[in-house]
Amino acid sequence: MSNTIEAAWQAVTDLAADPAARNIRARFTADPARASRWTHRADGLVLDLSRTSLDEASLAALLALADATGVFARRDAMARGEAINTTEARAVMHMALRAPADAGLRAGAEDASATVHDTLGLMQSFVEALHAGKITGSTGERFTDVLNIGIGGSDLGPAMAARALSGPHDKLRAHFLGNVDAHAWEAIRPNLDPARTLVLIASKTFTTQETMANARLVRAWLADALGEAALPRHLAALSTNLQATADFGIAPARVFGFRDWVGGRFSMWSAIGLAIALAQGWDRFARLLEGAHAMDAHFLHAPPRENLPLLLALTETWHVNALKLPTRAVLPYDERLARLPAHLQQVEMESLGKGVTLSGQPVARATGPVVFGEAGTNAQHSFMQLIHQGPVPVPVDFILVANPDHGHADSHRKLLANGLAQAEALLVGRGADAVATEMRAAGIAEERIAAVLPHRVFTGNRPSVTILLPRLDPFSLGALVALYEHKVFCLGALWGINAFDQWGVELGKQLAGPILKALEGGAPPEHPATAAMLAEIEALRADPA
Ligand SMILES: O=P(O)(O)OC[C@H]1O[C@H](O)[C@H](O)[C@@H](O)[C@@H]1O
Repeated sequence: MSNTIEAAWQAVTDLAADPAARNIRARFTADPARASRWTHRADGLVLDLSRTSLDEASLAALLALADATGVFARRDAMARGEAINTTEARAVMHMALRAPADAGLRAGAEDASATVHDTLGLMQSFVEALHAGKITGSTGERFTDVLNIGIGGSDLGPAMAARALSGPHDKLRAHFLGNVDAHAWEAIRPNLDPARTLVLIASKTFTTQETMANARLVRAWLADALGEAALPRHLAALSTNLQATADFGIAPARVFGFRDWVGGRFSMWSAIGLAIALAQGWDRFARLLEGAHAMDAHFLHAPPRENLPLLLALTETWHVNALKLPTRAVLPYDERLARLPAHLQQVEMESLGKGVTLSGQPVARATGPVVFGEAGTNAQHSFMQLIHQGPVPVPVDFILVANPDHGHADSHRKLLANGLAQAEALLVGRGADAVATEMRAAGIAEERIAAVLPHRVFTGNRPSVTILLPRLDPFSLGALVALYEHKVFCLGALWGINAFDQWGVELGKQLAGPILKALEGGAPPEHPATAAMLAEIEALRADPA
């Protein structure tokens, strides 16, 4: 790593040595206009960074770090279609998926914009013909349900978005089958009528074990109910692997493709998003893409100090590397965003969970934090205890939505009040004096107060950022997800790692092969721990006879 970069890191971490770097309350005392000064806007989204300990000095040091590590130069290389995913020798062009047809974006030698819009055209025709009843099931009945079979990036993004945008306007019911655990299929199956179900097999590689196993299960279910001849009317594939989709028996006209320059976790905007378009209608899917494109334009053109993805990434760097906080919670105060934490877990942890730099050297500092989350207010009644009083602060992303899509104004006020209160409680805390006064006022004996007081104190000064959406509509959701995608890009550049490969998922897949053979009656597994547990499993398995 160059001396300039090391010096920039040193400048950031030096600032964190000052106890003031942990005193968020003092930042508000020092600057009465802090709330507005640290609030930024783009594409209808509001990003409030005021409840972190960032100040002018730390922001300046972080911006210098972004400069030294060439974050924007790498961003521009990505936009030019260079093969910045070096370990897989691939371009990273998810921005092309939501750019207009005349954007002229290239992935190496390929006209990426043309490829994308060819597929979008096919998807739109398919979706509109299906909604118009021109494409039906084999019995002539209209489709009422779409089942997306896929896992990881071929499941989480579409499932998250379909749930987030679901409402009375839905054109089809969308179901998502990911886990190879057939309990998942058995839970979905009773809700489906094969004659009215369209099945999408979503897999970038079309080799993923779980997806192919589920695809065979569901194909057999369709064939049993409707006959083999009905299958072409009920199946479609979303994949980069046209040979494998043909081998599976999917007609070429029912294959919606994309390219290897779309990473799985960034693919909900591609053919992988077909379930969203089928459930929501084409116009709403197009608005989702527009929202993401608007955030792309902001990311590409806004100056560093106003660039939301960069600011969010620098905040994370401050928390992870300067303040040494190894986790982060994502709390959407909107039940419809309940699957957002799961989607972000893949986008962030699969991208940033790396131990070596681009040049293959061990990283010098922490990379991606552990991300977890849950919809508020539910989260408040489970893990928030640790976030309020555990010894290691957990930075929180609060995601609030100003306008609900229901008529229950009182419920929405309560939801917002809780989200705002959590952020305030983390910041202001409650000191011993205030707790004692409150307990005395409640008539509690001094002896009892002394015993319980330490347990009731909140240190405060716990960081959070708040992202506010005007409404959870397709445009805002697109912008929100793209904001996180670009934050991840910036962090990859800051840390000098490849955020676009995922070699870490391979070993377990490989080892599952021989273990599966052992479960099928072959030679026992080589490793004694696996062999011993397999023996325990075998002993507990009921004899089917
Ligand atoms: O879309 P597929 O090729 O079936 O891949 C599905 C998922 O599995 C892999 O193991 C990767 O970890 C994910 O990045 C990917 O999204």
